[in-house]
Amino acid sequence: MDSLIPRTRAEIAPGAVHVPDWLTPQEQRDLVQACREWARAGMRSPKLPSGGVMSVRTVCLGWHWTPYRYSKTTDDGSPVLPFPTWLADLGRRAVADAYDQLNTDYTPDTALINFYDESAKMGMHQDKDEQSNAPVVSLSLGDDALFRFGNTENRNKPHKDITLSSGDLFVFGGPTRLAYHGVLRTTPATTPEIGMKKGRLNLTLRTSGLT
Ligand SMILES: O=C(O)CCC(=O)C(=O)O
Ligand SMILES: [Fe+2]
Repeated sequence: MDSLIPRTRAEIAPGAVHVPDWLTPQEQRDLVQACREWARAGMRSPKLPSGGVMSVRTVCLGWHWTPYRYSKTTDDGSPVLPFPTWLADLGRRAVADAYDQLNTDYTPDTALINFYDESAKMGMHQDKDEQSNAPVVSLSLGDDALFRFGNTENRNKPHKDITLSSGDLFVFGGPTRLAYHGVLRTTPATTPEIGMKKGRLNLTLRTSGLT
């Protein structure tokens, strides 16, 4: 995204770090291609216990997430797709870079791949179905998203709104691991040339803490 505001690494809140343009264009293309393969397993809009349906379409790796629990099988009973070693390696590098560490023992074992069409968004929520307080790694591909990062108490202010563009990394852990966050909207026609025509993909890597 072209912006007058410099897009540099920023600690949005303690433990929450935004690293713009973390993925190279080639890494973004490779990830889009990987998402295409995973999507062949079927992307579904998760159903909420309230009866509502989420507007994103999702496929999971490692552990299948459906509001609000993880399981080893998908909603139709088929086994969840494996979580590849290379993705864990990418997650480890992400955490090390975001937190300026030489290395880390971060070992994510589940990923949610969310596709946003131009009308999709995600309400304010906590990622709290994991039995581990290891950080969440978020990678964005495609259209820009207006991402809201709030506080750990409730959905209200204080919160910060940032634009997550294609290639951006966002990591949240430590004191803000359970902060409320959501996606207010995406901006159509902002995707760079990375092998997807429209929409936004977001990958969140997590450590389930489950066995
Ligand atoms: O799409 C995003 O940037 C956030 C996704 C998210 O919060 C989630 O999948 O839990
Ligand atoms: Fe989330």
